[in-house]
Amino acid sequence: MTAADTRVADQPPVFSVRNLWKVFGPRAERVPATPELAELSPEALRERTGCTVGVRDVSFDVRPGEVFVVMGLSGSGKSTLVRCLTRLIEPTSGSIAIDGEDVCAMDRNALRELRRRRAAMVFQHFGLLPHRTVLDNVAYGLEIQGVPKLRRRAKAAEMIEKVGLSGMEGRRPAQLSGGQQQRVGLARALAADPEVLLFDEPFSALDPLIRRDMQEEVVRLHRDEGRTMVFITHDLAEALHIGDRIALMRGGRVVQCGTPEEIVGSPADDYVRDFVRDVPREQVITVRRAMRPATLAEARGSSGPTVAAGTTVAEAIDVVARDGSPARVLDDGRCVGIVDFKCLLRVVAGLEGPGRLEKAAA
Ligand SMILES: Nc1ncnc2c1ncn2[C@@H]1O[C@H](COP(=O)(O)OP(=O)(O)OP(=O)(O)O)[C@@H](O)[C@H]1O
Repeated sequence: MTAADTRVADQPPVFSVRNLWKVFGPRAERVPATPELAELSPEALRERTGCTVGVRDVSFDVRPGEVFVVMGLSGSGKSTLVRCLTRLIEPTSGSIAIDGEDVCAMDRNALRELRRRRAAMVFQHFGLLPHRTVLDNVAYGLEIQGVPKLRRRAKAAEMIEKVGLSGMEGRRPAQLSGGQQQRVGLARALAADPEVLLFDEPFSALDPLIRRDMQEEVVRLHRDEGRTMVFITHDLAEALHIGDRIALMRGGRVVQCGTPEEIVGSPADDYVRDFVRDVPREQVITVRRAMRPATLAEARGSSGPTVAAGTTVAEAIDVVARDGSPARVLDDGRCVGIVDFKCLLRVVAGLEGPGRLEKAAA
């Protein structure tokens, strides 16, 4: 963890979720309350009670300024979980807080305020109003908040510029590509200036090139504004690309929650290991994990290349290969280790980390 990571981790969470359950079906609340039922397999539970578990005993925090990705295969519970955060779906049990405030205790007005101003959702189907222009679509959220016309139009124009749609203010949604429509949806959500943006698979209907473009847009917005984002996807590459941390779901549970590097480098179980098997490790693992301790002479030396501790192994390979000598790994200007050909190649071969080499040799 870098000093900056520690600072973020120390701040109070934006969302704090504890032991959250969502069970669909008759008398759903008895399922989490009855250990015997809670432990049944999905099939047995359905047979005995007619209930389906969408989210099963999930706990996590979303920290200020991070992109928190909820990832998993179809049916794993992603949408249910994220909809519970603002009670678009009513949780069955457990607790949810936003900035320390109990979401489950909010009345209708507070919930409306929560969804409009504090945690705005960007859906895959962006729900644009077909007869309105781009400008009016973006301004719509502000209109229902009662913001005066001139002010909301100025704000909308600013957001349109931010998402790269300048010049298209007067078009109608039908005159835009899918990617451009998604940008309008994004600008509309941003116009309300919410503390958190919740994205429900926003790019899954887009073709791969436009999808990549939109991912870059999210990364850029996040970098420029530091806005907290919760992002649902079933696409591992997308999760690894944009996520600061990823919660990987299976059967309603979070099976692992961690940075892309933790998920790829230290999978919690065989399911996660299988899930990340084809990921190009060198693009995710950083030199902090790959490095070996520096000798005294190396730590004191000042010759040869250097890389920052957050550099990926792929980038470090480039540096070390060009220079031909090991690189010193620097954190806050201090040498914390060395990466040479051997330790970099061990990552590519999937052998880094304690015991991996021995296991492979066995
Ligand atoms: N209204 C509902 N009634 C009954 N079961 C539901 C309901 N909504 C979702 N489920 C079930 O809850 C589980 C989780 O569904 P959810 O839609 O959250 O998954 P997901 O990971 O978002 O899937 P996808 O990627 O396909 O959207 C599934 O088994 C689903 O069938």
